[in-house]
Formats: sequence, structure tokens, C-alpha cells
Amino acid sequence: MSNYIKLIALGLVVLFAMLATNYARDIAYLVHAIIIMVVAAGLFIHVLRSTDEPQVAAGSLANEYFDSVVRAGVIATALWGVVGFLAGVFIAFQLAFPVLNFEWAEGYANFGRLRPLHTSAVIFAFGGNALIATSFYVVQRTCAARLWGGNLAWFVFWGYQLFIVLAATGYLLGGTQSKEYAEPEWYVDIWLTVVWLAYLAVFMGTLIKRKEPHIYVANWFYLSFIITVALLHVVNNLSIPVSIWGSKSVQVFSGVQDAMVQWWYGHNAVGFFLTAGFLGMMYYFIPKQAERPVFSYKLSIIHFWALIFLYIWAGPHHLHYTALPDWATTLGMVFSIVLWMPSWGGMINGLMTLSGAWDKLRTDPVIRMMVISLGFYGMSTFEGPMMSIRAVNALSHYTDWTIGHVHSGALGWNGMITFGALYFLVPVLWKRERLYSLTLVSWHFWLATIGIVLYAASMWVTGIMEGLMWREVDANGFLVNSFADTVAAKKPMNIVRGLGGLMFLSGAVVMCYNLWMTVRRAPAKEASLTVAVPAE
Ligand code: HEM
Ligand code: HEM
Ligand SMILES: [Cu+2]
Repeated sequence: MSNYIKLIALGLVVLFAMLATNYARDIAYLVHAIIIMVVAAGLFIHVLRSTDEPQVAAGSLANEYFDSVVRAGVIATALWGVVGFLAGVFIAFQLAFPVLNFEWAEGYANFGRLRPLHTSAVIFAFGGNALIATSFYVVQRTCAARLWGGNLAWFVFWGYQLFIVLAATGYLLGGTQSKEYAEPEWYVDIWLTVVWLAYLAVFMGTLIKRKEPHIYVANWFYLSFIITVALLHVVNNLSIPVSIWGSKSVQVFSGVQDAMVQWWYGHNAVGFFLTAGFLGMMYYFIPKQAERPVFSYKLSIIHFWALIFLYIWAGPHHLHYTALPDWATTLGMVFSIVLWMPSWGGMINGLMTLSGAWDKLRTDPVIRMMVISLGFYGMSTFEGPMMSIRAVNALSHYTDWTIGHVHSGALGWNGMITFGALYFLVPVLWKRERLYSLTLVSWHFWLATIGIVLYAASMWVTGIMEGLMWREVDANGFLVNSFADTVAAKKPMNIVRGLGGLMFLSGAVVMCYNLWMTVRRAPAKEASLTVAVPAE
């Protein structure tokens, strides 16, 4: 019966997508209509062919972990990571060598189109898949329960990949609502809302049916990330389409209200996507890899509540010296400075979890990766509060200092903790005794670390330099430097940043090879655990 309902629904989608293809008013919308038509038609045929197949009894699986979707998520994370880093390296070199904005690709592959492709690929495709995969893994292990909702988890996975493809192709073809980190147009936003609610349902459903009385703290972080991102996404994307046959839409908010909503969203994308979710990852994988309990459970609860309460108010630090009233930016600044404390609470808790196991830093390169990620987390959450101070921001804003800050958090914290989690997960999920090569993990570690240092250091130098050059005045009060002077002065540092990115990318390629060889070559583990047992 349910198959017939699916067939009707998919048939209607195909029909609507055909109409949309016919009436499409712009190229992004047209291409999206075709993609959706092909995907829905493919699913239609798939469902049709399996309609009379005997169903696998769900009961036989009810006691096993749902790991196939986590495996798919691990693969997607590694692949999107490489794609996103590659885009980053390319745009970094476009800034150093403008000829890379090829004449023949103008309007599709110039810096302006590729930049959002990079940011979405790394944050949403790489980071998002990492968060979905690890949260599905962690919630099952810590609840001793199979994922709730049967194949809903697969819907979340594939639905999310479709969102990524629609977003990425949209940017290249000019379909964007021009809100940073929220560029996709209205119908892509609606689709993501559906997928995200399904994600929330799977996660909550698993928590509710847990066999452990206690909810482990990693799940608190994951849950706050899922709920808050849903809220941020819906409010920031409130818009009215100009036509249902076109991608263009008009924002509901305008002027300074729009700016405030955008940075409430943007800052909390950092706070909940790039921080709370990844802290969930940290709280599971660091204790597991170190084989030590969390240093202080009490601290984890306190810094959780402090973190989520403070982050949500700090957004206005992105809008110093704008039309936003001073009191609002002062409020944002104060909350940002206080935020330093719970941030370091998390870092200290993670680092101290290693107490008694510090020797592992010497012997286990995966632990080393996790520790350096905490180091960068600590660094960027010290730098951020500092940059939020109005007088400091007067210098740093609009400069590459911000870009350096972003990437010490993104490459150092998000990148490294994700790599650590992938190195932990692949042997477990593919039932291998160990990783293929720890030497290659060491190579990855050093390539990535030196790459980040080159990236961050060159951006500090060039950021402070351009900030100082912009404000330099002569004895008569005239500006000394033209804007083009500052651009020319940045060239060497832009090249260093590109090389740093290239090293980081090479490290990720080494990781992919190592993980691939782990699956192919590493000795298989005999009796391994796939059945739900109390809190692993
Ligand atoms: C190989 C590694 C990477 C390289 C070479 C790279 C390079 C770049 C470049 C050149 C920009 C544009 C800067 C500008 O407009 O002046 C940029 C922006 C950005 N990148 Fe990356 N990136 C890398 C990895 C990552 C990762 C892993 C993340 C996140 C997890 C990330 C997040 C961002 C964000 C959020 C921005 C926008 C920053 C802003 O608007 O202030 N990047 N990146
Ligand atoms: C206590 C924690 C943090 C505070 C208070 C903070 C504060 C700030 C401030 C003041 C800016 C500059 C705004 C501007 O001048 O336009 C900024 C930019 C940014 N930060 Fe942080 N930061 C923190 C942690 C992090 C972390 C851990 C990450 C990444 C994982 C991150 C990612 C970003 C991004 C992506 C931007 C650029 C936004 C844009 O303009 O596109 N921040 N942050
Ligand atoms: Cu912020």
C-alpha cells in the first residue's frame, strides 16, 4: 500500500518538474527542475520495480545498529572535503593570480561564483555530512538503540546530498539570494527544511527509545545543534518568491533588520553548526580514542548551558560601525567576551580527558590530531572575543585577519576533529582491526598542521598590514594609500596562503588513500559488535 502512495507522490513530482522545466524563467531554476525530474523519475522506476518484492522483516534488524547510513556518511564527508578544499585552493590562487578568472568561464567560474561554492562545500557538505554521520553513530552507541524511523535515515542522507547538489549548481548558474552561508534560493531552502526535520525526528526518536537511562552529553550538543539550526534556517530564509517558476525571491526583512537577522543566523551557524555539533563529536571520539572517561562531566554540563545561552546574543559583533544601534553592537560585544569562558571550558575538558594518557600523544597520531584540533579551537575562541571588541574590530573588519580567524577555526578545529573521527570510524565500521598505515596519518597530521600555520600566519600579516594601510593618513589628514596599493602589497601573502591550502588539501588526499586502503587491505576483525549493547 505504502508503495502506491510513494508512486503517486513521485509521479506528481515528476509531472510538476516537467511543467517547471517548460515554464522556467531562469537557467538555475531550469537546471534544478531537470535534476529534480531525473531524480524523481529514477526513484519512481526503482519503487515500481520493487513493488512486489517480498519485504525484509524489520524485526530481524531491530536489534542491530544502523551503520550502513553512517558508512555512506563517512564516504560523503571525505569526498566533499576534498572537493571543498580544492575549491578553496583554487579561489585562493584566483586572489593571488587574477588571470585564473578565465575569460571563457566568466559568469560561471569566476571568484564571485566559486567563493560561495567553497564555503558551502566545506561547511555544509563536508561539515554537515560529518555531523550527520557521527551523530547517527554516536546516538546509537550511547543510547544502545538502533536509529529510529527505519529508512528515514536514508532519506536524510540522500535528501541532504540533493540539497548540496542543488545549492552548488545554483551558485554556478547565478541562483543566489546573496546572504552569506544562506545563499540557496527559496525552493532549496524549503527542501532543506524538510530534510532537517526528518533528521531531527530520527535523532529525537532514537533518544526517546534509548535503553540507557542517561543521555550522554555528546547528544545534548548534537541535539542543540539540530534544533537551533532548524530555527536559524527558517527565520533567516523567510522570503517570498517572485514566481513559482523562477528562482528569484524577495526577503521579508529589509535594511538593518535584514542585516541583524542575517548575522544572528551567520554567527550562530558558527556557534551551533561549527561549534556545538563538533563539540558533540569531540565529547564522544576523544574519550574513545584516548580510552579515558571525560575529565569532568559537571564541567561539560555547565559549559553546555553557558555556551548555548551566550552564543545566541553575540551576532551583532559582525555589524560594528553600521546602521545597527550602538547598544546592540555593545551587547553583542559583551556576550562575545563572556563567551570566551565556556569555549575554553570545552577545550580544557577535552584536553584534560587525556590526563594520565599523555604518552599517547607520542604513539598515536590520531590522538595528536584531536589534541591539535582543541588547540585551534582554543585559539580561535580567544581571537574571536578579541576581534569583537569595537576598537580591535575597527582594524580587523574587512581585512584578511577575519579570513585567518575563520580558517584557524575551520581548518584547525572542524577539519582536524573530523579527520580524527574518520580515522576512528573507518576501522570500526568496516570491521578492520586497525588503520592501514599510522605513518600516513602522521604525514597527514604534519601536512595539515603546517598548512594551517601558513594559512593563518599569512592572513594575520596581510590583514593587519592592510588594516594599517587603510587608516594611514599624512600630516594634512589625507589617506596615504589607495585601495589598489593594499591589494598589490598582499600578493606574497596570498601566495603563501594558497600554498598552505595546497598542503592541507594534500593531507586530505593522503587520508582518503589511507582510509580506502584500510577498507581494502587492513586485516579484518573477527567477532565485532553490531548488536546494540548498553552504552558503548
Ligand atoms: C584547503 C583549504 C582551504 C583553503 C585554501 C581556503 C581558502 C579560502 C579562500 C581563498 C576564501 C576567500 C577569502 C576572501 O574572500 O578573501 C575562503 C573563505 C572561506 N572559507 Fe575557506 N579555505 C579552505 C578550507 C576551508 C574549510 C575547511 C572551511 C570550513 C570548515 C572554510 C570556510 C571558509 C569560510 C567560512 C569562508 C568565508 C570567510 C568570510 O567571509 O569571512 N574554508 N576560503
Ligand atoms: C568565542 C568564540 C568566537 C567569537 C566571539 C568570534 C567572534 C568573531 C568576530 C568578532 C568576527 C569578525 C566579524 C567581522 O569583523 O566582520 C568573526 C568572524 C568569523 N568567525 Fe568567529 N568567533 C568565535 C569563534 C569562531 C570559531 C570557532 C569559528 C569557526 C569554526 C568562527 C568562524 C567565524 C567566521 C566564519 C567568521 C566570518 C564571518 C563573515 O564575515 O563571513 N568563529 N568571529
Ligand atoms: Cu560571530
